[in-house]
Amino acid sequence: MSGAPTSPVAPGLPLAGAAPLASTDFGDWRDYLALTKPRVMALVVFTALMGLLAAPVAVHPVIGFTAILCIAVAGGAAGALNQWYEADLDAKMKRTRGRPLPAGRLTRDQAFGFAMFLAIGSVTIMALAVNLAAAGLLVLSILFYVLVYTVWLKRRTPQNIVIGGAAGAFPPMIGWAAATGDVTLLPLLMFGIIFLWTPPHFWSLALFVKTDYREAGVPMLPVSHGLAETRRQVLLYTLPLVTAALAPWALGLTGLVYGIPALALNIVFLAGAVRVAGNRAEDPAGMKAEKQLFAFSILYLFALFAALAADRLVLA
Ligand code: HEM
Ligand SMILES: CC(C)=CCC/C(C)=C/CC/C(C)=C/COP(=O)(O)OP(=O)(O)O
Repeated sequence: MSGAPTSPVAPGLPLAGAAPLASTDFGDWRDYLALTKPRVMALVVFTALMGLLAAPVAVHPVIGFTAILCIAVAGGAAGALNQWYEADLDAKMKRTRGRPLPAGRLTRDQAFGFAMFLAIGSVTIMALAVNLAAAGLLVLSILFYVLVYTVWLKRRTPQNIVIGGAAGAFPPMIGWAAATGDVTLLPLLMFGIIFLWTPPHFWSLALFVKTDYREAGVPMLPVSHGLAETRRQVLLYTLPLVTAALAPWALGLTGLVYGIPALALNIVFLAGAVRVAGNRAEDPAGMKAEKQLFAFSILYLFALFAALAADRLVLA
C-alpha cells in the first residue's frame, strides 16, 4: 500500500514498550477512531455545516447530510494521514506519544490503508452525490493538510501553521459549495476568519506546551522566535481576525443576529490577545492568559459560526 515498512512506527523508532502487532491483527476500532482526531474534527464539521446552512439555497436534507458526512470522513482521513506520516514526531512528544502509531497499537500500513479508503471514498461520494465544486475543494483541503502542512512546512518553518493552517479554513467553503455549486464573498470571508483565527488558536497553546515542540525539533514560533515574539504575533493576527469576523455584518451580508454576538465575541477575543501580549511569564504555570485564550478560541469559533448561520436562516 504505502511502501512503508509494516513496523508500528517509522523505522528506527522505539516502540514505546508495545509489542508489534501480528500481521493478521486488524486492531481496535477505537484506535482507528483516534486516527481521525475526532475532537478537532468536531469543530471542522460544525463550521462546514454552518457554511452549508448559511448558503442561500435550501439543499435537500439527504444531500446536505451526505456532504457533511463526506467532509467529516475526509477530515478524518487527513488526520489519519497526518499521523501516518509523523509517527516519529508523535513518539517524541508527551501530548502525542499515546497515539495508536507511536504506542504500537496499529501499524503504519494499517493507518495508511484506512486513511486512503476514507479519502477516496469521501471524495468519490461527494463528486457523485453532491457536486464537483465541493469534491474539488475537498481534495484541495486534504492535500493542503497532508502535503503542504504535514509533509512540507511543519518541520521546516515557524510559518507552518499560517500557510498550512489554510487547510482547516476550507470546510465552511465546502459546505457552501455543496449547497450552491459556487463560492462567493461570504464563504470567502468564512475561509478568511478561520485562516486568521488559526495562528492565535495554535500559538496560544504552543506557548504553554513549548517544551514538547523543542524536544521533537519542530520549529514552532515559541521555540524558534521566543515567547515575546509569539505573544506579539498572537495579537498581530487577532487584529485582522476581528476585522474579518465583523466584515459580514459591516458589509450587510448579515444582520444583528450575527452582528451583536460577533461584536461581543471579538471584544473578548481581542481583550484576551492583549492580555497574552502583555504577559511576561516564562513558565507555563504563569500562563493563565494563554490557556484562557486557547480555550476561548474554540468557543469563539463555535459561537461565531452558529450566529452566522442563525442570522442567515432568520434573513432567508
Ligand atoms: C494548522 C492549524 C492547527 C494547529 C497546528 C492546531 C493545533 C491544535 C493542537 C495541538 C491542539 C491540542 C491538542 C489536540 O487536541 O490535538 C488543538 C486543539 C483543538 N483544535 Fe486546533 N489546530 C489547528 C487548527 C484547527 C482548526 C482549523 C480547527 C477547527 C476549525 C481546530 C480545532 C481544534 C479543537 C476543537 C481543539 C480542542 C480539541 C480537544 O478538546 O482536545 N484546530 N489544536
Ligand atoms: C476537510 C479537511 C481535510 C479538514 C482537515 C483540515 C484541518 C482540520 C486542519 C487542521 C489542522 C490541524 C488539526 C492541525 C493540528 O496540527 P498538527 O497536525 O500539527 O497537530 P498534532 O501535533 O496534534 O499532530
